[in-house]
Amino acid sequence: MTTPADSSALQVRGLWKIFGPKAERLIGTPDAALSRAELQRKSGHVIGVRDVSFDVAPGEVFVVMGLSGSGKSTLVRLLTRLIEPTAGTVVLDGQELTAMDDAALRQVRRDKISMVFQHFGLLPHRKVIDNVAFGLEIRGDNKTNRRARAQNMINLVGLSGYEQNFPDQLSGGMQQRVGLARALAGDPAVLMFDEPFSALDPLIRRDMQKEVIRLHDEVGKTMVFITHDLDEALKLGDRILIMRDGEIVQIGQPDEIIGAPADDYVRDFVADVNKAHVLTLRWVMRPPSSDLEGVGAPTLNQSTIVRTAARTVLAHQGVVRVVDDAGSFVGVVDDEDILRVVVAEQDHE
Ligand SMILES: Nc1ncnc2c1ncn2[C@@H]1O[C@H](COP(=O)(O)OP(=O)(O)OP(=O)(O)O)[C@@H](O)[C@H]1O
Repeated sequence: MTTPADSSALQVRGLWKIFGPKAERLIGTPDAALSRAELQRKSGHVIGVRDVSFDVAPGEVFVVMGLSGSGKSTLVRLLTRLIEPTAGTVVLDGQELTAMDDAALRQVRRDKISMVFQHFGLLPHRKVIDNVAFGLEIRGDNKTNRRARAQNMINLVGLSGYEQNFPDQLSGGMQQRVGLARALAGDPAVLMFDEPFSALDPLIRRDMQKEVIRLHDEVGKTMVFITHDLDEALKLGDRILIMRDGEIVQIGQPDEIIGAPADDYVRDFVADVNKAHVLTLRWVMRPPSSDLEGVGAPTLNQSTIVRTAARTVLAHQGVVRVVDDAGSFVGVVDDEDILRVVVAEQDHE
């Protein structure tokens, strides 16, 4: 899925970050093509992000995933220019961040970008409502407006009744909800999440993932979400960018990552995923033998997740017809196609 550049919420082109004294001079030289380890050995420079390009569509949830050291934090800092790129451009909501002076950059950060971090970054001496309203205050909104907006956001994240509490009176999950409310309050063009749930215990983490999905359904914001957790990436991402050693290994929708891993690295990564929960019919269907195969049988869209399709397919004798978004007949599936995915999972367990 590519997006026309001029309608992107975020457009990244040829972005590099090399740490070290002569970083700029390395761009375009053969040394820049060395592996991270080789370059470090040769000159002490460390490649944080190497030649990364992608577009994020308005309203998309774009997940950046990779193991520790793969360059996720460096990338997210480059996207807001918290660190300076060695080369490349970042265009956010039509404005080129990489060409801005400091004043313009501060304004864009204030008006167009909200961040949610692992350590919630709440102000301990301010009540919940004043934490949520903080960005609006900085921006100069009047008190009545910012209070009303903050209250709406508090209601939206399910914290009504806690407006007058201080952060340390709330659990970790609740504090992160305050972080979400604060991020949404400024109505940013892009919300950036940097491993926001890594410090939460697994059950709360699951709740918060659901909360992000729910909030996204409600407010439809563009989101860039950094995580090292594949399950989290598959749950949240419309598309996922997988990084290794500062480079893009693959960008794809969750079912593409699982159905067609780009290389052995991604294949190993996704080996333990419950495929029936992610794969869609387009990965398991067969081409029809004729236009008439399965005439009269139930019809499912090719983007139906296998687990969801299982009930219909298994309840029907013979093949079920699969269609694309335009309604064209593109394939058939039967019990065996479904069971192959589901049983493989059971063998795995
Ligand atoms: N200021 C710096 N100076 C030198 N090297 C750096 C600097 N910041 C990051 N690096 C290196 O860049 C690479 C990418 O680091 P980065 O922190 O972006 O990875 P990450 O995927 O976010 O990892 P983690 O999940 O552990 O934070 C690493 O090899 C790291 O050591």
